[in-house]
Amino acid sequence: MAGVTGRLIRCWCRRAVWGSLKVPALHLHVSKTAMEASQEDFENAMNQVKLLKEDPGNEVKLKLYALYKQATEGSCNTPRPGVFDLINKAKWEAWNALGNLPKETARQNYVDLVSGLSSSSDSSSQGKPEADQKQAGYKTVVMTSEDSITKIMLNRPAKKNALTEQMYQEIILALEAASKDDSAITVLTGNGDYYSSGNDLTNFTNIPPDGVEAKAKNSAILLRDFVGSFIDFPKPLVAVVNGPAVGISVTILGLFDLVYATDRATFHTPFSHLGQTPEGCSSYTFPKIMGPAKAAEMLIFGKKLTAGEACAQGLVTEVFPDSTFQKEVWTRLKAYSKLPQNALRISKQIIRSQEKEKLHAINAKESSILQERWLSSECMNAIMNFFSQKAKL
Ligand SMILES: CCCCC/C=C/C(=O)SCCNC(=O)CCNC(=O)[C@H](O)C(C)(C)COP(=O)(O)OP(=O)(O)OC[C@H]1O[C@@H](n2cnc3c(N)ncnc32)[C@H](O)[C@@H]1OP(=O)(O)O
Repeated sequence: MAGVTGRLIRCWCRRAVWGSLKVPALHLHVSKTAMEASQEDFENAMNQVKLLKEDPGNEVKLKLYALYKQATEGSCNTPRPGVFDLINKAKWEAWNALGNLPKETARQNYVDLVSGLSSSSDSSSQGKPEADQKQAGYKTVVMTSEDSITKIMLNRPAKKNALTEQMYQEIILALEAASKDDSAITVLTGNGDYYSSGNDLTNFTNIPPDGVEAKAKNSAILLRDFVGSFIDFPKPLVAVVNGPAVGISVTILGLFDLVYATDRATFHTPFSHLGQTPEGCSSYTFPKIMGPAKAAEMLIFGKKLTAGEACAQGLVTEVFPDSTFQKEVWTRLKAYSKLPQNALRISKQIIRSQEKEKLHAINAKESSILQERWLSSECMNAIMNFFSQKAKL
């Protein structure tokens, strides 16, 4: 029974979830008489959508859908789809949220939204070969070196530093480069008010032609490689947690040597809420760090910890007042970076070597369990819910 249900769910996911959230312009047509002055712009915008080089993600597609419907049909007056009709419910909610927005305004907003998407799509693919882009630098992180400290800063502040696939790849590359440079210490931090909101949930909405199973498999490989690069990192690794942290950005903290946090930071692993399971070796490191009961409260039940609580439980090394956080932390790190480099590195490696193989085995197991979880209806529904809630705003 479970097997049949699983197959039905997978089939439903492939056809209903990923298949039907197409950008409206791709499968709807506008009646010429419905448009007035900006008819031409509107039609051009619909054509531009077809030419986008990057999938804009379900959230944007829902916005486009809603604006299209409002522009062409006016306010939503169709019945709300049933509770299990997730896709049509999300679309209906996005449209309904536009209320009495005039058709002309909706048309203009559609044109503006597409114009923004087109320019960011153009600027993100300026025709350079991939190898050149890597050499030219990183797009989602900023890597700098000063005072024998290499800093890797997550740089998507508008999206709370949610981790895209490109970002995972760039962090892997940045860690590899940092492991070979002449710095003593490597720091991971975030730009803006968040440290990181964890995995970018749109990662699961861009399904390649080979289907959802292939997507889950590739994501599990990416996850294993990403976590593996933290397990193997040979120098002292410090997290400067400048704000709230969610999901994988919390779990990998168990693999850092120091975790300094602002008192504004929170630590949240809502895996069960998302139909997912722990990763980042946290199924092993968290019980070891904070004891099984506290680890269960975080990893199974999704309890969010304050910085003070995370420090009391051993996940965070020290908490600083937000007003002096950067100054105090960097002063401390600069002093540490003057210590003899080889001693720092060898000490780190002795500690890690005690359980490196075990950590790799745990990482592989967690990644393979998640590969299955990502195909579950629990997980799909949770991700759809996140985006349909957003579409209501
Ligand atoms: C392939 C390897 C997979 C590894 C497995 C990893 C698992 C995890 O990490 S599980 C954790 C996943 N993360 C989440 O569930 C967090 C989702 N985000 C939120 O709950 C909220 O956005 C928030 C609490 C982090 C912040 O809320 P708020 O202050 O209200 O800000 P907004 O929600 O308006 O966010 C601004 C902007 O950023 C987008 N965004 C934020 N986080 C994510 C995310 N994780 N994925 C995708 N998008 C995210 C949000 O949608 C807003 O976008 P716009 O509406 O376009 O401005």
